[in-house]
Amino acid sequence: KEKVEITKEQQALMKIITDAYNRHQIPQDVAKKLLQDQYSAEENFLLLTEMATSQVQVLVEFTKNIPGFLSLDREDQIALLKGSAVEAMFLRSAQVFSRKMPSGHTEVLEERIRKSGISEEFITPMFNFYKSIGELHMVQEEQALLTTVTILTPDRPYVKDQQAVERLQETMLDVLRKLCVLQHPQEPQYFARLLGRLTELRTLSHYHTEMLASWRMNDHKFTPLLCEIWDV
Ligand SMILES: Cc1cc(OCc2c(-c3c(Cl)cncc3Cl)noc2C(C)C)ccc1-c1ccc2c(C(=O)O)cn(C)c2c1
Repeated sequence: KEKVEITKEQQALMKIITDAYNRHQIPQDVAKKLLQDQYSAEENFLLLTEMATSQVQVLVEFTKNIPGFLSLDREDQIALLKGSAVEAMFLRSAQVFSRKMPSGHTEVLEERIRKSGISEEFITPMFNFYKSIGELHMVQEEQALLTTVTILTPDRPYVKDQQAVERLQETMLDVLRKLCVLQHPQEPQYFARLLGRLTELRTLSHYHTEMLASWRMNDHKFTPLLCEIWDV
């Protein structure tokens, strides 16, 4: 039985990333709005847009705390953020559902997503993904590292120095692999299951492009930040 051990440096790396992941959350006043305003499709879309905008800001702040990220080429930093934003946000919103937010928030959030002009063909895979993430019962370190691995995907469009990104991602994958073995000793395939979710995320990201197109067709407006990061 191979002895898996997380080194001191890896421990430190994991702490930096997990603290950053927990520190950068959607502000309570934005999350609280979920419970207040009305339930029209218009109102839901506006609320979700506000949350997505806030989530992108949170994501940018989190990414700056990933050791080594700021040493990457500046344009590559932007390319990584643009290329991974939707996936990181799906991961985050999935974790919100599996974490069971304060009383009723989860149901309200689900209701608003289901009634925001997203067609059924995208709602089903989205909530299947939420369920599959929930079933993993990830600890917060795994959630933070999985998000980091997603952001550090080398083959995003327009990334120039893919090797530099690959080196960073491999460092994170090594910690995540060890953590999975230590956290889920009875499930040797757990790490492979986690990485399987990243494949599901790519599919969701393609659906998301179509979701955006259909919202635009119905003349829905996005915020400048979302327009920039999603090229809408
Ligand atoms: C739950 C959601 C949705 C969201 O985006 C909403 C959207 C999406 C879309 C969709 Cl529906 C589902 N998943 C990912 C995308 Cl990105 N696609 O377009 C839009 C807008 C522009 C209409 C953005 C952010 C959150 C979100 C994330 C974290 C938290 C959180 C916490 O961390 O504690 C507490 N609350 C209330 C959160 C809400």
